[in-house]
Amino acid sequence: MTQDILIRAEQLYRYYSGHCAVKNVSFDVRRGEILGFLGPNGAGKTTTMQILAGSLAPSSGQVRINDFDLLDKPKQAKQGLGYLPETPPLYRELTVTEYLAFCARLNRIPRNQQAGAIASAINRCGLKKVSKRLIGNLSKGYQQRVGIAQAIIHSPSVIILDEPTVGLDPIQIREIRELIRELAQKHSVILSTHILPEVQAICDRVQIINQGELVLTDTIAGLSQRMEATSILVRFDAPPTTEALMSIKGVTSVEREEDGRFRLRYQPDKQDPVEELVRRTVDKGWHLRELTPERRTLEEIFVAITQTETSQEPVLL
Ligand SMILES: Nc1ncnc2c1ncn2[C@@H]1O[C@H](COP(=O)(O)OP(=O)(O)OP(=O)(O)O)[C@@H](O)[C@H]1O
Repeated sequence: MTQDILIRAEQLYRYYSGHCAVKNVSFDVRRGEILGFLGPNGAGKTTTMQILAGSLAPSSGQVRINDFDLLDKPKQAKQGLGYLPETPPLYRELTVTEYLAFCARLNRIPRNQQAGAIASAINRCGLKKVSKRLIGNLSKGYQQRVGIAQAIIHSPSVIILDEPTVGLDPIQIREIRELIRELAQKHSVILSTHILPEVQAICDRVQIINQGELVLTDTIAGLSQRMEATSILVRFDAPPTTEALMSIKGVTSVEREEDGRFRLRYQPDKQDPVEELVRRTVDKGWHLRELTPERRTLEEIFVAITQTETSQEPVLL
């Protein structure tokens, strides 16, 4: 395992009384990256995160953190990892400082370094002005910050954040995303979420999980490429027949819209039909009025991938 790979998950499976929640999941987390773990509810994100964090044993498969096997060397492996579960493990009756002091002891931070670690976590998570308040009285956004503070208190190389913005208002969401970006300067981050724009806004790389299987791994740039146009909308003054449009090389389907426009679909990596369409328009006198490429949204890609029947092979669009 090279130094740049901080987590390596290999062929993870997890069964819940016969139901396979995680199927053959393998991936790496590299130094300095924010990896988005994206999937609909029930896809297996939390189960995978719990396995990585060592709080749930896989039915089979292996996790190495900083080159320590999570099963053989759990203490050393877990030292490299901070975990914010979907429901943060907060004690509402403790103040922020008291709670973080407890977490520092739990993470076996040497006694003479505990005060420094607590102060640093408080600072980095923007908790200074609420450090003496009871956690139960804080807003959901601040409680989430406390949850993140406990995940970074021992300076792990990787932080796992499971749905960190669920239940927050839009301003809190922006603040937590900003905090995650700041944290990523020092730690690698795995961000588990079902929110596509969140991945686009924060992550470098994305993995999509559906029904327990990874169905796509790509960079955010690669994902943007997948969003390139796969259809165009065209309007003519003297419209041709649908059949005439279908006969253009590269066109895979033609739909007539109610407003008289046509939607021509094509495969992005195959023949681009636009040049021939324009040539024919001129030759046949169709009088082209409008030609608009339609970009696929991330949502459409997500739906296309996750609605595909689960197959043995990763589905690449
Ligand atoms: N303790 C459990 N016992 C039985 N089935 C479980 C258990 N935990 C999860 N499952 C099932 O395993 C599958 C994956 O669940 P998981 O919580 O990992 O998904 P998820 O992607 O995190 O979804 P969500 O965002 O809704 O939590 C689901 O079908 C879920 O019902």
